[in-house]
Amino acid sequence: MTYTGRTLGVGLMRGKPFAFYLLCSRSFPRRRAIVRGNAVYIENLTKTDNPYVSYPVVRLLSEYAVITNGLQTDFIAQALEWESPKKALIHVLDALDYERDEYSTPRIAGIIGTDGKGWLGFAGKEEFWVRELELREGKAFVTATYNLGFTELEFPAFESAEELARKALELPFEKKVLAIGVMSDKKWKLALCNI
Ligand SMILES: NC(=O)c1ncn([C@@H]2O[C@H](COP(=O)(O)O)[C@@H](O)[C@H]2O)c1NC=O
Repeated sequence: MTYTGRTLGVGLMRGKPFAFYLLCSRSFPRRRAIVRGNAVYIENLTKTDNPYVSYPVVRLLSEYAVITNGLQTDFIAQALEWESPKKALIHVLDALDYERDEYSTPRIAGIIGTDGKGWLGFAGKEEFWVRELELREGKAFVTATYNLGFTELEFPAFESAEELARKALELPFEKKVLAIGVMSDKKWKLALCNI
C-alpha cells in the first residue's frame, strides 16, 4: 500500500456529483472532523506548533462544494463569490503556495458543482496545476499530498453520503484516520466516517 497523506477525489455516481476527503496521517493520527453549519473543520487533538493540522476542510455553497487540505478552503469559497472555480483555484493556490513544513507538503483542493462539473488543483514545490474535469459515471479523479499525482479511479457504488465516506475509508492507502463524503442530491449531503 502507498502512503498518500491527504487524499482528495471528485467524481460522479448515478449522475450525482460527489467528493471525498480521506485524511491519512503518519505524524498526527489523533484528529477529528467537526461539522459546523455549512462547513467541516479538522481538529488536531495532540499538542503541536504545526500550523497545518487543524483547518477548515469543507465549505458548502449554494452551487459549489469546496474541499481542501488547509486554510485555502475558506479563501477559495470567498473567491467563488466573484470568479470561476478554475480561476479561484489558480489564484488562491498560487497565492498560498505549498506548505513551509519539513516535507514541503502540497496544498490540494477540489470543487464540485451542483451541475455535475468538477475541478482539482495542486500547489507543490515543483509542480502546480489546476484541472477542469469532465466527471465520468462511476469514476473519481483523485490527487493527494504525496505519491499519487493525478489519477482516475473506478469508485465503488454508493447510495448515500454515509456510504460514500465508508467506501473512501476502504480505499487501499496507508495510515487512514477519517473520511468525509459530500454529494449533491437535490441539496448537499455530507457524512463523516472515522477509522
Ligand atoms: N492537512 C492535513 O491534515 C495535514 N496533516 C499533516 N500535514 C502536514 O504534513 C506534514 C507531514 O504529515 P504526515 O507525516 O502526517 O503526512 C505535517 O508535518 C504537516 O506539516 C498536513 N498538511 C497538509 O496536508
